[in-house]
Amino acid sequence: MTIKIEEAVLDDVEAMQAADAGQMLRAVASSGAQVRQAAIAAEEAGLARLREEGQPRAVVVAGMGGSGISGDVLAAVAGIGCRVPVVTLRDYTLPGWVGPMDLLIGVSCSGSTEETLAVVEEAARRGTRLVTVGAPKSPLAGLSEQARGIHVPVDSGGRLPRANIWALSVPLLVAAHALGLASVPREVLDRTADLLDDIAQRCRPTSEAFVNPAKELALAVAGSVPMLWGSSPLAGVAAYRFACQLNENTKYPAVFGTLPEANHNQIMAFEGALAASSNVDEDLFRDRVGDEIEPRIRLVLLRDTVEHPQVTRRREVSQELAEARGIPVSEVVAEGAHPLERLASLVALTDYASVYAAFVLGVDPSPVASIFELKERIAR
Ligand SMILES: O=P(O)(O)OC[C@H]1O[C@@H](O)[C@@H](O)[C@@H](O)[C@@H]1O
Repeated sequence: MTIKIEEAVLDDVEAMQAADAGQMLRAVASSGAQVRQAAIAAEEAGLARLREEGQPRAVVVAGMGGSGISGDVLAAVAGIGCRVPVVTLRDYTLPGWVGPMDLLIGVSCSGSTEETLAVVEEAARRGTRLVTVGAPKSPLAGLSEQARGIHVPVDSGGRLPRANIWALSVPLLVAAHALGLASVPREVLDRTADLLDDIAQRCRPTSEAFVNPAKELALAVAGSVPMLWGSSPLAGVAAYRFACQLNENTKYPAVFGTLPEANHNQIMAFEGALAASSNVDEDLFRDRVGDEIEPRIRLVLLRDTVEHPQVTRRREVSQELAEARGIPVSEVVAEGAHPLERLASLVALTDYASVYAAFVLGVDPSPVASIFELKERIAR
């Protein structure tokens, strides 16, 4: 199998704009503005009120796809030191242990995703404390109102759910700050918004591939089998996000993992059939599988600046092992000091890379026809 790579499109801004019918580039550029607007929306919705009832026993974030990732963002920013478990639920069913002592945050950009609505309904029946984040006047907003929850309305600005990651995640961070579960004061949100703007400037379409880290990563990933590894739990969230963005924006498969766990399983792919210099007998492989063995693995390391010392060694040795087996390695290093800045910096660059990779492979990043077809067919 050979994949057609249209490298030149990245040097031609007009061609990119033509390929970007759904304006995904404009949507990813809005990240900084999303943080600022969501900080205001969260404040206006009265999330500070959460403080009155004290800390919950656990926080459960219910959401799917580009909305569900907000739960992972919250867990990453609250960090390993958080005294309360933060769980992301991507399903129809609320676990049996969730009850009135817990806080359920239902997140849905459209406010009408069936899995999320089912969980919010069940939580309301159990008397769980409720916050919802999503479209105003939506079924989700209605459920929240009935159950006397706090609804944070999200102005999607016409953007798709996955292009609203900060509009959807920031209200959760504001809630966690109010509850004393994470430290995300306004200064941190402002600093993060500035960093996102700065990265958008560096990754902008008019900045050419040789100085544009997102275009460089897109060219590296397109045509390979990307294995995306985060070097901390926080960077693991960015690896998962990058994989999802490659799936939805680039219509492309990706493998994601987090160190140290990926060293206990995924690393074995370095010596398999999709590695450049594998132990596999290529004649035998061709006999059985057919054509030439392409594409090949590329390892993408998403590096956090705060790593367990043993994970630093694991990352370095993983890179050496990969390169010794002819597997190319790309690296993205987190920026900023606060966990939110570090995570946002990784997400911003890789979001751009997924969009550029779509152009390189000749696809429009916005439409997700198969997702819609599936939803339609199960609704009948
Ligand atoms: O964010 P809501 O509207 O709940 O949608 C949840 C998810 O639905 C999926 O089918 C996709 O469209 C995702 O991009 C989206 O994030």
